[in-house]
Amino acid sequence: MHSLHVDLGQRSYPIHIGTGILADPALFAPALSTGPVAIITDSNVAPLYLEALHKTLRKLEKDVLTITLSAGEASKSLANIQEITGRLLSAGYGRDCTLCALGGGVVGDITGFAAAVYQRGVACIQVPTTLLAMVDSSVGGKTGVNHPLGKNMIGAFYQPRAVIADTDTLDSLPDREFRSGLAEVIKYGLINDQGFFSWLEDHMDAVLAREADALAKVIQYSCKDKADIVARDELEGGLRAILNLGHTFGHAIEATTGYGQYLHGEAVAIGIVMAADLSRRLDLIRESEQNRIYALIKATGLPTLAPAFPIADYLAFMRVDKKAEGGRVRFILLRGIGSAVITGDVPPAAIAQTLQAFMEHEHA
Ligand SMILES: NC(=O)c1ccc[n+]([C@@H]2O[C@H](COP(=O)([O-])OP(=O)(O)OC[C@H]3O[C@@H](n4cnc5c(N)ncnc54)[C@H](O)[C@@H]3O)[C@@H](O)[C@H]2O)c1
Ligand SMILES: O=C(O)C(=O)C[C@@H](O)[C@H](O)[C@H](O)COP(=O)(O)O
Ligand SMILES: [Zn+2]
Repeated sequence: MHSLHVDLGQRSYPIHIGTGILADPALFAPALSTGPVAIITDSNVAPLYLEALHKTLRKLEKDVLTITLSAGEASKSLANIQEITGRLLSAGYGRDCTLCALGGGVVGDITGFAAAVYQRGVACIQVPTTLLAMVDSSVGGKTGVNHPLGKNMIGAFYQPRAVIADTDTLDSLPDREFRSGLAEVIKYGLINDQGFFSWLEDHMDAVLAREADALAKVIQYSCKDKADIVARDELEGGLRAILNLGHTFGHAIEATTGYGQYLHGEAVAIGIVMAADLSRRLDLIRESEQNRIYALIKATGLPTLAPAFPIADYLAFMRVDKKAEGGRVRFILLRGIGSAVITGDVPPAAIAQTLQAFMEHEHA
């Protein structure tokens, strides 16, 4: 097992990464509150791993309530916050309870937000079961739900008390969902870890083959990169925005297509390719660097073209992106592989050209 530390003073917490650790009560005990536990999961994960987690919590003599959501992005909704909090209240759960997210980023985000708002805040433990959740969503405390008018528009910064990533759970993760997590992995290489990007270029076959050593390195490197950034800028006052590379475009793609047609990582992959193109159009990076970025995204099998929608539809969602300032859309762009910058100085014509260049043929 490999453990990392997210250094947030009194709210610091561990990230445990390893095989079979779902069965280790010693990892859960320090993060649990004194009261009962509510496991929040989804319909794909429950039959696979719920009993294992129940068994571990029973060893700690915990009463456990289970809330199972429908799998998929559409479940990241305010209606489900109502459902979750209603179930907790009906069960008589108080401030001494702990919410345990067992699943991917959808379960992790909605559980974290439920923990943030239920009785003004209860403990939360993240138990990620997708690659994307292990390398990104379970760490850093961004929680929330989607709104029809924008992605992640309702939420809170609320840190878990522990992240327990049992890599055995990836054995059942379908290939499409596995690849989706690789967009966020490549993101770390691009924003501040050139050496990791080069390593990914040389080892992508081993990663796609889910070779244990390669997978361990990917998860550990990603979590360390994210933990370092979050420790320096928890509430996204500046630095942390670089973790949003590809997301101004990516979130617009998710919202325009109605949440769920594209997995988050698929939309982010397209967004990264677009951000690289925009960076080159603005002479921030060389064409050779753009080509390396495009080639690595392609090597994962992730999509590189946005679905055919009117450009105005995408722009409407980009305008409400949470990074926008003074009415200007802001992007995370690249100054090179391993270096990112946030900027609102992007000519609208360049944005439109990039959207046209990386869109399926209609509406281009
Ligand atoms: N809070 C953050 O910092 C952050 C970071 C990145 C992404 N996100 C959010 O995370 C979400 C995407 O997360 P995701 O990609 O994990 O999607 P997801 O949670 O929808 O999981 C993908 C699919 O895999 C299934 N699944 C999960 N674990 C499985 C397993 N071990 N075996 C078999 N099937 C399994 C799920 O049921 C689902 O059908 C988006 O809503 C995105 O906005 C949040
Ligand atoms: O943790 C962060 O900060 C990120 O930006 C990580 C992203 O991968 C993630 O998708 C996050 O939810 C996007 O944040 P948002 O503020 O744009 O909703
Ligand atoms: Zn993301």
